[in-house]
Amino acid sequence: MSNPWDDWDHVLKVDPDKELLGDDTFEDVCRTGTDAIEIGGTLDVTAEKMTRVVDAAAEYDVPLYQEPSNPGVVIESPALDGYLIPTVFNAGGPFWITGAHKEWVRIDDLDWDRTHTEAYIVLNPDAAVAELTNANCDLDPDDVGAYAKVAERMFGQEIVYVEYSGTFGDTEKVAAAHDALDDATLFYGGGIHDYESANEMAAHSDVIVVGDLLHDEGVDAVRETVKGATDA
Ligand SMILES: CC(C)=CCC/C(C)=C/CC/C(C)=C/CC/C(C)=C/COP(=O)(O)OP(=O)(O)O
Ligand SMILES: O=P(O)(O)OC[C@@H](O)CO
Ligand SMILES: [Mg+2]
Repeated sequence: MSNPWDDWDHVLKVDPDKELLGDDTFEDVCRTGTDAIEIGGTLDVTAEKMTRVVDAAAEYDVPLYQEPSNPGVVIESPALDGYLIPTVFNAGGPFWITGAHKEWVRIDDLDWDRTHTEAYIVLNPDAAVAELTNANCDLDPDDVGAYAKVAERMFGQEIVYVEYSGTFGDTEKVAAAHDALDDATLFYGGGIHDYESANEMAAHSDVIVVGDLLHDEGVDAVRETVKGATDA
């Protein structure tokens, strides 16, 4: 079965808790050339902030996916193409592996056709997501490859996401995850800030995710990373 992300090179992650830079508009954000927009952040996200971003991006053509960091921020909107649901494979306890998911399914009526799975391997110990989930980031490339294979083969995850949020990662570890996968799509995110860094990580993954750059440097800088990804 084919998934939309089979054809993606670049995803732009918009944090609903952060502002756009200067005169940038959501129209500019949707016209950076990115293949899809993922809306989410670890800290201080609310359903109201999510709705604000989804509504602002709704009228443009780019695919929109919500990436909720807990069940309370999930919103329903016809503008959303779907939901990408993280599971943190190297979390320090079960809550971020199955606990939050169990709660969500208990309280909500899910739209399963639009609900997709993302297996996170969190590798920057200083990132909010690592602290929140108490992730064990002390992993060698063979550990990362093994987690990726477990995610794909044993847990049927559609996407494996090597997450270095806030810092540029170790290409050897990203490549180990890439080599381990046959069917799942490898997302890489963390510290991509220009053409070169985008181009380099795109060579070791299927899709690169650009986050903070949008809020810190703006849409022109994001456009350079789109070029870097598509040239790889
Ligand atoms: C079951 C449901 C609906 C939700 C649970 C989903 C899980 C397991 C969440 C764990 C945390 C997580 C993986 C959040 C995803 C979003 C993410 C990593 C955003 C990047 O956040 P950072 O850039 O680290 O943090 P800030 O931007 O907030 O500082
Ligand atoms: O903010 P950056 O460092 O670009 O990271 C992107 C994304 O992987 C965050 O979840
Ligand atoms: Mg962030």
